[in-house]
Amino acid sequence: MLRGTSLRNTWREATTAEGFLVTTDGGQLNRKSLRTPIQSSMDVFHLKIVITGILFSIVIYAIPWSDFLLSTVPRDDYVDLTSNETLKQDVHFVILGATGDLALRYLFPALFSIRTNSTPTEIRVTIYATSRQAPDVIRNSVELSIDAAIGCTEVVQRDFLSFIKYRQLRASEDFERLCTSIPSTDKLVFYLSIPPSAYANTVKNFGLFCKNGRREADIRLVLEKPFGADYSSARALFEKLKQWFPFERYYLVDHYKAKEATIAIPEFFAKNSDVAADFISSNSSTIELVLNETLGVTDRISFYDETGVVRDVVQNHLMEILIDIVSAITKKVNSDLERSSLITNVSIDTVNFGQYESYNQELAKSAVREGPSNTPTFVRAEASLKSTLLKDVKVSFTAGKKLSRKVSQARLTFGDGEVDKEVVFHIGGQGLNYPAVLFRGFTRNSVICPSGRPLSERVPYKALLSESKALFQVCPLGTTFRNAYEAVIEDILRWQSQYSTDVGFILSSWALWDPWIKKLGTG
Ligand SMILES: O=P(O)(O)OC[C@H]1O[C@@H](O)[C@H](O)[C@@H](O)[C@@H]1O
Repeated sequence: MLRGTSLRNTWREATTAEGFLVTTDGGQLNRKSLRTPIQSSMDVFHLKIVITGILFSIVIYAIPWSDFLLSTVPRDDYVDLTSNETLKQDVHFVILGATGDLALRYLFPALFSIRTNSTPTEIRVTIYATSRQAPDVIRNSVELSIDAAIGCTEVVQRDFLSFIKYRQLRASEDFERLCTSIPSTDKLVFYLSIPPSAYANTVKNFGLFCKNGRREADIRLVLEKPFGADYSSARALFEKLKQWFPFERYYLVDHYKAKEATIAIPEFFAKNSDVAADFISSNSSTIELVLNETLGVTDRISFYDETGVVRDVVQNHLMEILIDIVSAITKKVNSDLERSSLITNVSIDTVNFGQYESYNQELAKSAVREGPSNTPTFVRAEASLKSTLLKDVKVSFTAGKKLSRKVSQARLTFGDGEVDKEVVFHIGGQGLNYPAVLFRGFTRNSVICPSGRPLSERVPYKALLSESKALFQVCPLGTTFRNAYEAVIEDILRWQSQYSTDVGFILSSWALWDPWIKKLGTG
């Protein structure tokens, strides 16, 4: 457990009394791996920051050195690398549900990594960890999770933890107290890491107590999927949310949009229009989407039992990837098509559900509900994509918990009958321990990698639904998988919306999956 006073160093004093700073640096963050032995690099890190500060002080603002190094940066004196007016503000990042699985497993480690690995410039962030529980309980959970999730020295962890403010948010007065304590000229992010059933009421409290005297454009509300439980509940939810804030204020997270291999999809097909053209003209094209996991759902069984595999990962993550692929492949043919309208070209033909063996025993132990549940933890669906832009494409969705291998991938197969071609977006999991685009069946060097990355040697790889291993050429997209929430949070802090999905997409996707979810009568 970590206790003690915060780390004192020149950087802290030079930058902020209570927040941490995040670079926007033209969108490029300067990062190291999360597990770098950070303490040994801290001196270099601080030195870099001090040098950056000194250079900017001299060149841009001519702030005296002593001022820059010893005092808090005055609000008008941010080092602005982007000349973007909207970034010159403090951001207060309020996490609701700070003791929940998402916050502890993903959000705090992501914030820690951003704090530790980026060069501070102009966005100053204050983190609030809030929940319905007492501040001490929240602090305890956050400290334990940081301890477990992050492999670095106590001193670095302590430094990060000292940036977090703990608040209980239960009654309306708590919301009012929090919002009135935050300067009305600062930006506010509310990250609702809470069950979707609590969204409407929580947003109402923000609407009532946090808008006063504040520009609405300085508020963002971040919500996580699943948005509703089906088409009509999603519509009803959006109607309620709209009563308090316009849709532009909502950031609808789908963290699979921020995975390295998902991000690479549009660029890959833009750079390799011959590959897209081959796919379009092929008589036997398939797209297989897989999100298989080895973990069960014991820790979040009350959420999962109401949700099930389709609402959890298919209606959102796998659908986003499918539509990204189709839209990237057909971009040349028709660049104006809305993503949501592409969903109307998909029809689902058959669906098989399954449940892992020990699921009902786990449910019984958790006392979430009585009697056996038929919530599916596994799905395999066959679908087809019929569009005037493409020849018919067979699509399959496979996803499940407690399976033998963890892998997230999108695999395309196509060809003219003689040479089979294959492109795999390796999004996460086993088989390759870094994100990549893999392909075979193309002449050497005819394919260009995204982001100017070099093509690596051929590697043996077995795509999940293929029969055997084959040799693939590889475009590596990094050396390890990053926590996608880092990219999501950076996007939010820069007031951008790259990884936010949209209402039209969500509703069209619900409309597609609704009949199948209803057939089973449960999640
Ligand atoms: O592949 P990742 O990034 O670990 O994400 C998978 C997770 O994605 C989440 O959206 C689902 O709710 C989880 O059930 C799932 O485990």
